[in-house]
Amino acid sequence: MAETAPPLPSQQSRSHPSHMKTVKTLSESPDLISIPSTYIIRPDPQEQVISSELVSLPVIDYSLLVSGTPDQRSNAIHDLGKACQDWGFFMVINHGVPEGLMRSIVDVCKGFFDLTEEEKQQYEGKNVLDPIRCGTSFNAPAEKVFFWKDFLKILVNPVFHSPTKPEMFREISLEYSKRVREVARELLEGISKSLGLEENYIDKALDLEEGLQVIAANLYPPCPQPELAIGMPPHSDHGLLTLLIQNGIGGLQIQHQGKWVNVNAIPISFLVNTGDHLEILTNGMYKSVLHRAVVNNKATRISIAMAHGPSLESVVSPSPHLLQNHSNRPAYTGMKYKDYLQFQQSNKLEGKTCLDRLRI
Ligand SMILES: O=C(O)CCC(=O)C(=O)O
Ligand SMILES: [Fe+2]
Repeated sequence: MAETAPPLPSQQSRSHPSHMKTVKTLSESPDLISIPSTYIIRPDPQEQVISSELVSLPVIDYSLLVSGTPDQRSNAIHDLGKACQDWGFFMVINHGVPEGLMRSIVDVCKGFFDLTEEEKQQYEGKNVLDPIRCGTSFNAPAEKVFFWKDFLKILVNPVFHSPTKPEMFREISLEYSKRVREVARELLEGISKSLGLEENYIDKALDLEEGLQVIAANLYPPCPQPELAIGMPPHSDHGLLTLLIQNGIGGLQIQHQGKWVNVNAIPISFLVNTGDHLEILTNGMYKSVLHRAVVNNKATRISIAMAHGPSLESVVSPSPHLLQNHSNRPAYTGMKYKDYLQFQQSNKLEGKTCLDRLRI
């Protein structure tokens, strides 16, 4: 990973203090007993949410995948393929990323959100490909209803970026990014094999050495009316795999067979979901999973989602090898990853509407 000099503060944003209030600031106002109407969603009264104790979420033992006996490895690859096909979601245990590093990345991201509004203002970017960007909701100008979250997004590969504050952010995020990227690439090797392809097929086809890796830190402050607000609405992620951790507070739900399932995370595991570009590449065999984040009225939740995608210049279309092996026609048109990102981020975050535009 190449490193860059820290970005210079933007003079322009400093002279424009009229930015939108963060949810953190809003939730800290002592007289907040109900949420502003701009945050109210209309929940579906028919909707069922299933506790994850009632279903068994797939678990992948990473140590068996990378250093098990040949039998253990092939079982792990089989389980990985099944998790991608049936769920688009799995938890990864025994991944080797130190627990202390996972705690540290959560701590420094919290430290970033705790900076003063003035300190954060220089990073109030607008474009999805701005190297460092913080803000509130998702894409506030395109939204009628705002989401109960603040965010920080940083591009960390192929070029590494970091804010200059808080202290140690750069060192910790650099180390965390490298370690998680290694895990993601190994998982993608297993996924390639589960599809009957060479293990480095996805790595080569989508140029993962130059692959886009983004840290998305989400802050969900306590919400006085959690049932009326949403931290993040139902959506699928762009890219291939997202590896998420949280500060011990739950809130992630995934959709499975038309119902929402609460994810009760195994401590120190990665919560992994498949993205739109894996769906395109596999011609729909491994579909990206719909997920959302709900909020609570007790504690601040922090989640750190690390998204891994193709290189920005890769044009992603259904793999010719898979089409041939399964005698299928392509079900999606190809699109450059960079263009897909611009397209998704300039629209409202809503289900899989972006991917739907590529279906043939
Ligand atoms: O906070 C969560 O659990 C979900 C976050 C998420 O889906 C995202 O950042 O794309
Ligand atoms: Fe997501």
